[in-house]
Amino acid sequence: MKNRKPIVETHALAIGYRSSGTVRTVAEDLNLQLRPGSLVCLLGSNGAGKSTLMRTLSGLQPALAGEIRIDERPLQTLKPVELAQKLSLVLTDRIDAGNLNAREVVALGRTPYTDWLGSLTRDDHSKIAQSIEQTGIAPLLDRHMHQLSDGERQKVMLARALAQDTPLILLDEPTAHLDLPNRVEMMRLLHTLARDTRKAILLSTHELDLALQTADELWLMHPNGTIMTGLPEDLVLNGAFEATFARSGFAFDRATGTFTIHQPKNNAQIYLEGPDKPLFWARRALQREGYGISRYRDVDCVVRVSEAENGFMAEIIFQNQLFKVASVQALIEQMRVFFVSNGEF
Ligand SMILES: Nc1ncnc2c1ncn2[C@@H]1O[C@H](COP(=O)(O)OP(=O)(O)OP(=O)(O)O)[C@@H](O)[C@H]1O
Repeated sequence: MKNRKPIVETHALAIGYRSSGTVRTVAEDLNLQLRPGSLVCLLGSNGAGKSTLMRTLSGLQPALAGEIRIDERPLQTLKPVELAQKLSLVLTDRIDAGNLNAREVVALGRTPYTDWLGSLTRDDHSKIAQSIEQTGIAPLLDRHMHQLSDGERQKVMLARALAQDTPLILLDEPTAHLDLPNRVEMMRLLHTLARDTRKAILLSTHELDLALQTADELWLMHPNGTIMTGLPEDLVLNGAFEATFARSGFAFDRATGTFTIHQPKNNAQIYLEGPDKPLFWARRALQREGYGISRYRDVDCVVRVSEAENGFMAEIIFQNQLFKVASVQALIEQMRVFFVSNGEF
């Protein structure tokens, strides 16, 4: 992987804002590399600096210090049309597309390649058709941009970036306005694109779970202005992922790759065993109720879950007695009987 030449490379890059003599550094000493064929997700808390980095890499705002090289050339030496042939940018901000319809906006993606009259060649038309198909926006083409929902508009903007057909695509929160199936679809599309067309794709997102599943590499922006990069799995296992999102009140479970929202409210500990599916949902419901899930069997209560015709059943062993329940709700109610009457809640 490392022997592919990076399409973007930064050396000692500092990003941030200058205004009336004061400098606000958001992040510094960034040495980043983005390689063809990779989908990289940029993650960080609100205000960490994701948009600032995106805008700086795409030349929309100047770096405070250091260097950005795009395809081995310093960013500031690229003429606008050269930059537009190397890099496309999809922003989340509400765009002002005037009175253009979706078809015209997608066609604008070909501007860096057309003559001064803007005439489209057969190749341009084929790139446009391909990007429309990939993003599934055919039903929207004749509608004006201001008549589209946020999510629909976001897909049109992605189609425009795909029509621009650059080796590098930067997307600032491309899933922000999408519903779950469309978010999954978008991430899958971007992943496939990176793989099949050898594009380098960098996207910022708050979708930690989707990023963990789809990214070839994560860039984790820490509030202290540093960025850790690596394979998602390595960043989870070495604790960097957790450190980036550390907050009191919820914790990242490295074993399951999920955040534990509910902290145990009491000393009641339950040991769960059984097949993955019923185990997963029983654990989730018990944690929501504030029970601690133990890794050891020698606790107050052992629950053996299994799959049944209606989806779920469980045997509970509490104080050497056996109880049977046929739903997660019944399991929770039984727990209340045990632990509330025991004074543990
Ligand atoms: N124009 C500006 N001038 C000065 N500071 C700014 C400006 N825009 C943003 N900032 C500050 O820079 C920091 C990084 O902001 P940025 O928008 O890059 O964060 P982000 O990671 O994209 O956040 P979010 O997840 O909330 O979108 C924040 O502290 C923000 O207040």
